[in-house]
Amino acid sequence: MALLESNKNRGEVRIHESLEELSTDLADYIAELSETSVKERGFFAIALSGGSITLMRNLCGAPYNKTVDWSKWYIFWADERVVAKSHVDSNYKLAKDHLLSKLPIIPSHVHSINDSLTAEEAANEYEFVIRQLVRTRVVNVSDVSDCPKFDLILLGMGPDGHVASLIPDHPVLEEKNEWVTFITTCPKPPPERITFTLPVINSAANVAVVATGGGKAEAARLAIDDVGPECPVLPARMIEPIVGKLVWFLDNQAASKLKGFSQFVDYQMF
Ligand SMILES: O=C1O[C@H](COP(=O)(O)O)[C@@H](O)[C@H](O)[C@H]1O
Repeated sequence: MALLESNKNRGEVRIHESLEELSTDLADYIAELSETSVKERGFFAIALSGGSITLMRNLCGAPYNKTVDWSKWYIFWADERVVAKSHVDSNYKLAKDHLLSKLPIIPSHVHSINDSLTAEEAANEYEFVIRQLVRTRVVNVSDVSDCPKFDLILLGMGPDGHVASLIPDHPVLEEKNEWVTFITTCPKPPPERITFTLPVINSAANVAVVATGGGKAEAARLAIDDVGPECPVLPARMIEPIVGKLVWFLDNQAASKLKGFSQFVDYQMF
């Protein structure tokens, strides 16, 4: 793993030579954040996404099965597709199959979206659930915004630069009042989604974006590099934690168009 010096305010950029190396680093990073949160607050509130969740797989083995206090974990989703929980497109199902079914997390600490409701109803209900948990401080509250402060929000990034279900050029990017909202026109199927809004993501204590493969290289460049005012503003570029820390977990392919990547490759050869 190597650190690339990134454009100001674009966080820490970690580049990995293989998916195995990335998974190892990601598991270490999450385990450390969990330890700190549990020590400081007694809880670890983490919001997952689809796709990249499978790269958390190393958390299921040693040493984390012994070192992580799973009883203090509370699981949420930064976005969800409005489908049944048993559907192949469900982000909950992906997390359950690859992660949750292999970890001793307390079932009542897993807060998934109600799949029997419409997108709008499910978004409203999910926000209500989060509000209750903010009241009891299971989910922390931001000092600088009227939003929850998740200990970690883990995001993937699509080739178009979407994160969670915040898609480019969509009014959902303007949502300032809701914590959780919905869309019915996502170009990547399924079209109906619910999603955390930008103010919630940017109020988190930590935000990690995981992107792998050459198909994400241009989006990574536009999201991280200093590309100038003429360039399209991608949702991934709008991830700017107010006081929290942003970390990018990329593989070589996804990082290949970043400024400074060629020096990084030269460095790797010596
Ligand atoms: O549709 C979605 O896409 C993004 C990116 O997914 P990836 O498989 O390309 O990593 C994902 O983060 C989001 O949760 C999901 O609903």
